Amino acid sequence: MAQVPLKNLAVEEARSRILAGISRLGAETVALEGALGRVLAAPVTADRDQPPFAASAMDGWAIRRADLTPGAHFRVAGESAAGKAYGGIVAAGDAVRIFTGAPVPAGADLVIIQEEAHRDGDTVRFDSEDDAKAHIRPVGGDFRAGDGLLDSGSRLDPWRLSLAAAAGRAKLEVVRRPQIAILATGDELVQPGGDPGPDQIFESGSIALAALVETWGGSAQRLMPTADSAQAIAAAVMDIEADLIVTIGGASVGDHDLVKPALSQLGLSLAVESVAVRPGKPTWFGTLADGRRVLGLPGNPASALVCAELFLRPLISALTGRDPATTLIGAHLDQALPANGPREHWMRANLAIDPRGRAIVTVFPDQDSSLVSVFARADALIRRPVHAAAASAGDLVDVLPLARA
Ligand SMILES: Nc1nc2c(c(=O)[nH]1)N[C@H]1C(S)=C(S)[C@@H](COP(=O)(O)OP(=O)(O)OC[C@H]3O[C@@H](n4cnc5c(N)ncnc54)[C@H](O)[C@@H]3O)O[C@H]1N2
Ligand code: MOO
Repeated sequence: MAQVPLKNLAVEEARSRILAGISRLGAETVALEGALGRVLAAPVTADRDQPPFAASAMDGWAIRRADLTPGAHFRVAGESAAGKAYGGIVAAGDAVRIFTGAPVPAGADLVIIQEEAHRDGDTVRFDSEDDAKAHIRPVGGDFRAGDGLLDSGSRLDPWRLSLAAAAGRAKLEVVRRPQIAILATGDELVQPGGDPGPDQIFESGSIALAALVETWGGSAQRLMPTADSAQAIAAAVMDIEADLIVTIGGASVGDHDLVKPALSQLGLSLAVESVAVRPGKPTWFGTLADGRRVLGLPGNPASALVCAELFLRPLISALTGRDPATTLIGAHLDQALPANGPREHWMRANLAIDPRGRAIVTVFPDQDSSLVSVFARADALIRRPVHAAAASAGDLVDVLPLARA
């Protein structure tokens, strides 16, 4: 039987292999207060009109428009405040004092703002013409009972939470948060705050990945980094309970790149062995004998973070029932770029808007995949397709904006 090639896969091919067989996780009910960032597992539908009554848009007086003749005096009949409606019906010649958000009393069809009113004891007269704006918000002007307000699959942000609250929901049905376990590997890694030897560095990959996972709607679990030992890596992975395991480092071909060999002890079956992408070529993906899925990211920090954008973010989207497509925008190059080689290149860059309103990207001169400092300053990635021709300043390129605080 011919072996399916798993090495050097195009980014799109790798992505579709990684997403094959991923389905949405189950649902749970959470309190509105705890629902920020969660993904709805069921639509939110209105069961009441909003506003539930015709409401005044201004502070003023509610009257019948037909009564508004020049110089007419109205009888002050009562008051309608927000939460304290006027119980009566506005009769001919009546004016009811009314405030913003209060129910417009039956019989009234016009609210005159108080700046145009002159009260004298129990009477009031108005400067307004009879074509004055009504200042009345109709019943259901925001939404009507039965309206679909939020779709299943939408992610709850502050504005959507406000809409759910306006519809009276105290609880929401949301997709269970994907549990993502993150395991850094390498003898050289020391936890920040630790005491590194002269041949060691501080571990910086997992903190960023964990933060990205949380930003993208997952729940991250950072494990203690393991040494470059197949036994230690297999032992660490053995006990992980998660929807996805992400390893960092040990993905390449060196004698100490042991993650894949270690996990072959746990029955690792690869769907992706490497990807034609720069940075991040050693990225791999597979399934353990017990069905747990593992995404292997390269150790170089920029490689890990670029490939997290390209593969981990879509995985979290698919696990939460959202569209896993990566959304790119067009932007103009600030400088010329050379032709690209055989790997799709995602270049760290800055995105800005010029005085004419055009999106402009500026590429960092040093694209080495080890540079944490460059990634910390980047707010966009430029996509250079495989074998793209040389580009000139001003050319339009595809850009992935990075969510930066
Ligand atoms: N002969 C070849 N050598 C390499 C190839 C190749 O094709 N042939 N590929 C290169 C590419 S591309 C990459 S990317 C790197 C990635 O390799 P690994 O995934 O095996 O990563 P490591 O060797 O473990 O580490 C690389 C680099 O990153 C540092 N690192 C690792 N983990 C972390 C972490 N959690 N936080 C901060 N820094 C980390 C590590 O110290 C190394 O400096 O391989 C090339 N080699
Ligand atoms: O692809 Mo590696 O990620 O060049 O550095």
